[in-house]
Amino acid sequence: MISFMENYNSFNLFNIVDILIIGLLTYVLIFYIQYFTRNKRLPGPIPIPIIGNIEAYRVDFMKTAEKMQLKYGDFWEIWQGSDRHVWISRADLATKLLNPSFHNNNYSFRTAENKGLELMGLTSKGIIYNLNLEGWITDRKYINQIFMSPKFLRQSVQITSELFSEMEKYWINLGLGIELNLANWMMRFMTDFTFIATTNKKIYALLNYYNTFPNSKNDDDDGDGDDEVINNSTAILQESEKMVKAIRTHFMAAIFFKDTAKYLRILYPPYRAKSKKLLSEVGWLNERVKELVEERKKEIEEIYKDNTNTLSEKELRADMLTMMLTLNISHDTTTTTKDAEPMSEDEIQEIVYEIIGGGIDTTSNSFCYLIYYIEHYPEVKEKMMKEIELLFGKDINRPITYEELNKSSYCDSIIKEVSRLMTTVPVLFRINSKADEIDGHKFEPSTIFKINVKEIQMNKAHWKDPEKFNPDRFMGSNAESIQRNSFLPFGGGSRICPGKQLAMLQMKQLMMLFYRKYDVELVDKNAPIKYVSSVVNHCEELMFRIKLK
Ligand code: HEM
Repeated sequence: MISFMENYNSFNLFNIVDILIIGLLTYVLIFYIQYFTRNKRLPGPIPIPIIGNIEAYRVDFMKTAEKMQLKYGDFWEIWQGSDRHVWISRADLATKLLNPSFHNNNYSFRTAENKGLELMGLTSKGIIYNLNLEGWITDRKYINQIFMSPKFLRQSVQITSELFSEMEKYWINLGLGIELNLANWMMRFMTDFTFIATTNKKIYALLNYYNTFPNSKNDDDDGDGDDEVINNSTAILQESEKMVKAIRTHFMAAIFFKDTAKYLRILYPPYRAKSKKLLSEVGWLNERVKELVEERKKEIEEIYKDNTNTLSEKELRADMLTMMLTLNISHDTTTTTKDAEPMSEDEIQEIVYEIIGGGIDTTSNSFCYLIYYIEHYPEVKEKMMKEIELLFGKDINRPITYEELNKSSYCDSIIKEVSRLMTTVPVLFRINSKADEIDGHKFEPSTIFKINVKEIQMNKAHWKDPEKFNPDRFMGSNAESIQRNSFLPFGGGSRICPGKQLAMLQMKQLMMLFYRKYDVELVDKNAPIKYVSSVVNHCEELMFRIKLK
């Protein structure tokens, strides 16, 4: 009896192993037959079944893209597990993906359904990852209206001026001529700016950073009310610093949850601990932003109580939160929106995060690259100085107006040329909702497309002498010959960056504020730009010093 059981068990075991091996071999065979017999196969490394291509898992994915581009050209594919990633580095191949239409667009989304983003509640509201098309369209229209409203843009110009004065004050206190890291200052500057522009609240990011210098002195006597905070309330400053860090965490958390498989988040202890920590920090921020939204709502309602019905332009600032909330309480709006449906506070809260997160890193890094290039091209700098002098003459302190900023064309062209050569966002993400065909290649629904902005903007098919730094290519009639979708620093199509106009305006203003008053000098002109390439090219350090002209 025992020997019968043994035989039976070993026979069964043999069968199971056998079946598994046969099954696996069949899977591998079918996988490669399908792979090699695909009609018009895209070039790319041959994937391993189930795993895909090892290179696709590199954190520094732009390095992989660079290597693959050299080997396979402008249109190639790589596999991550069973996900097909298609990289595009030529403008004409990206036409369908950059369709500007809100409706009838097969490429409206950046990601397919994603459990991690769902867990963070990001796929059903907001702008960046929202998978509810109608909801996204409504939000995008609001955002576009607010960001294009001259009232909002004028107020942004004013906030930029005020914050620049504050930053100058700190530099003067620290001693002009000392070495400063522009990357850190600009990150803080943009955090303060974005917070005020979106919520009308000050977060003291610059002040907190200034306080980290050993020789900082807090003698704020300029009557702006900050002295009270500076002198009396370490608690406010600590809270605001926590907020600055939590905003960064929110974005890192979104990327972590988007890219980390659910089973790893649950079963792998370091990732499980990380998920828990990130969710708790994001939860804290959620509460703070919720309070902020409620606080501003109450303030606005108070203003309404004292007035009959309509808002006086003078009484409400044109910050984004106010604009969205005034829409919510069904009075006249400060935007041009007609027949708008009120937005839920949850929705508003998410948009506030996304705008804060979307504007800080991008603009601060772009500005660092701008200064780097200007300082390396004296002939361009000279031409820029002429334009600035023409606008302001010797009057280096008077406020810069929105209208003046719109007049300067050479400064505009410098920003564009820098963002062509050193794009801050190197790749755009899209997925197709329905099966499609591009250049004769067929794509299943939910194929992941990556538009390689860095390569498109350096592609000889679109640009003459692409390596050359030449802002004149964007001047006057030269600009007319720029091929559609070959210049994408702010992305394109229906998903184009809503902050484009604001960012351009602000970078121009900062260039003028810097250069009309100060001589700017890089500490080590021979050093290459120190940056880390990821979803955003992050400038790590740009040491500079300034002195009064
Ligand atoms: C130099 C500064 C900036 C650069 C280079 C930049 C670049 C980009 C890029 C490349 C995209 C993706 C577009 C696409 O997928 O086609 C994007 C999206 C976005 N940006 Fe910006 N941006 C900048 C400033 C800003 C500012 C100042 C804000 C807001 C205050 C902002 C808010 C957003 C938002 C909310 C999105 C998502 C739009 C959507 O998915 O519908 N950005 N940006």
